[in-house]
Amino acid sequence: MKLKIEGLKYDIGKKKLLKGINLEVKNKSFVGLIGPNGCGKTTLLKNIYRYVSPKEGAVYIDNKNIYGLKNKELSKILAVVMQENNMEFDFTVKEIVTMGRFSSVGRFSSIDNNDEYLIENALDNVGMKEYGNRNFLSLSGGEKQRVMIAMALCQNTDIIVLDEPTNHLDIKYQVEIMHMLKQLGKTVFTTIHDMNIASSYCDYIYVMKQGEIVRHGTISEVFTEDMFREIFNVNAYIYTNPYNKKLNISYLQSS
Ligand SMILES: Nc1ncnc2c1ncn2[C@@H]1O[C@H](COP(=O)(O)OP(=O)(O)OP(=O)(O)O)[C@@H](O)[C@H]1O
Repeated sequence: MKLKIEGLKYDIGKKKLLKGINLEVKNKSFVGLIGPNGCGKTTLLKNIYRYVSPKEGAVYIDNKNIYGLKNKELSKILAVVMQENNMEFDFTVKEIVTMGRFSSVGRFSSIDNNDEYLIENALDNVGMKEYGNRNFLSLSGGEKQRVMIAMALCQNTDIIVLDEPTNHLDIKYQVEIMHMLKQLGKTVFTTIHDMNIASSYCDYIYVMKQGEIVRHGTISEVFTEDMFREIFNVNAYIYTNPYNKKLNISYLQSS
């Protein structure tokens, strides 16, 4: 399934946070959204998962405007991993991941073997299989993040939208989780701050600045020293990693 955003505008009071965003995430592609702090990345994702509604414009999934879909219809095709998980409730890890199945089984239905399989598989995919009975509140930041990713995986949707999925993760899990997400072969749209992670996994990149998409293209088209200077105000040294042939970026003190 493909995700398409057309002319999306969003204001808070007089502040224009999104100034007419157009972008497309093609079926089964892995697309990154980068940009400086406060440029509007999370706000854009909030419009995609309907936490807020745009002032103008629309979000389409396979040409269907998502604002016309019922919650249940949307949760069968789009899963979300938010940046902050302020889950205060006292649930076990397995109970939280099981919530990902509510979209298809209904809140009060019993879960069947297929649901059980998806739950176990999702926990396994994020390295949390042994944590099923642990209380969510007792987990570390990175463990909580992995559980939230498992909950989204468990929804078994075609599209996953993530806000900084590697936030809180140590380097082993940064690599493992990104690799796993890539291997799923789903349509993925994710914000990323780590440019080397973006370079390793993204098929396509959108660059946002002050509520606008200012550049987009493949990694080699977008990741230039000029872009890092203009958008992030840093001097970057970019080279090709001889092992995986991906671009690597080092940062130098800005002049
Ligand atoms: N409820 C709100 N009221 C006023 N301003 C807000 C509100 N929510 C967000 N903003 C502002 O909107 C701007 C965009 O915020 P957003 O969280 O989308 O940025 P971001 O690109 O995701 O940033 P980061 O990289 O730091 O996560 C910021 O300046 C933020 O302070």
